[in-house]
Amino acid sequence: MIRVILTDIEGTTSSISFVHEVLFPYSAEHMAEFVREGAADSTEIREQLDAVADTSGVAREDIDGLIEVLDTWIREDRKETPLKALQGMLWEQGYQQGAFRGHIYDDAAEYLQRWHDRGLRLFVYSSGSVKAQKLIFGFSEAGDLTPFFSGYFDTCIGSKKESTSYSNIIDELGVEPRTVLFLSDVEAELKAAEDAGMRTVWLVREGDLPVTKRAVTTDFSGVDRFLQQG
Ligand SMILES: CSCCC(=O)C(=O)COP(=O)(O)O
Ligand SMILES: [Mg+2]
Repeated sequence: MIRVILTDIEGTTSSISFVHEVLFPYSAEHMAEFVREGAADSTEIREQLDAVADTSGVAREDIDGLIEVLDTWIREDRKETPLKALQGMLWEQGYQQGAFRGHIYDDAAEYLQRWHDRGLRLFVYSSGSVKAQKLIFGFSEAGDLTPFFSGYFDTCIGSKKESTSYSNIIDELGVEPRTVLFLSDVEAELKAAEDAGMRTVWLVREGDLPVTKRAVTTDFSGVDRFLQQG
């Protein structure tokens, strides 16, 4: 029986276009200024810049070089942990200033509430940092959805395409793998979760449903039917 739902964000609870056409451009536009100001007077930002330097091979004091690396990583949609941490800090400004609100599909908002009220425990696993996850749900178009969640995981626990990451999550939660249902739009992530023993449902938000042996659906009402079937 499923007791825990672990959900991806981009392409699952929220549209890919919101992330790629609102969040990523905002971070691309403001990253250079944010980094230049923060490099001198914020330990939090300095730590992430040092991690960018260590990953890329660019010298720690070469701020222009580090900004270039970050710009490239944003363009290439790289899931590098320090980029994701810096984006989360930057998006906080955007949400707080009302530049945007987090996109959540109506069905996702509705069923997150229903599942929470039914006693299921809800967790997030996204490449976006934990801060970014709390922001998209906290400042969502449907209001503050954070009370529904029991916890958040990001790439600090490992890559979403590695089964060890899902095993680490299972260990942290202290549950049986088969009691966890992972939701994602990316088949490689579903495969990794299944290799760790989790059950999965594939969300295909746009276009035709693929021919597959996996449980697949267009929205969270389909996930709910899967839950009811046990
Ligand atoms: C937390 S909203 C921003 C999402 C993000 O930065 C990202 O890279 C999307 O990753 P996901 O694992 O949610 O597909
Ligand atoms: Mg996704």
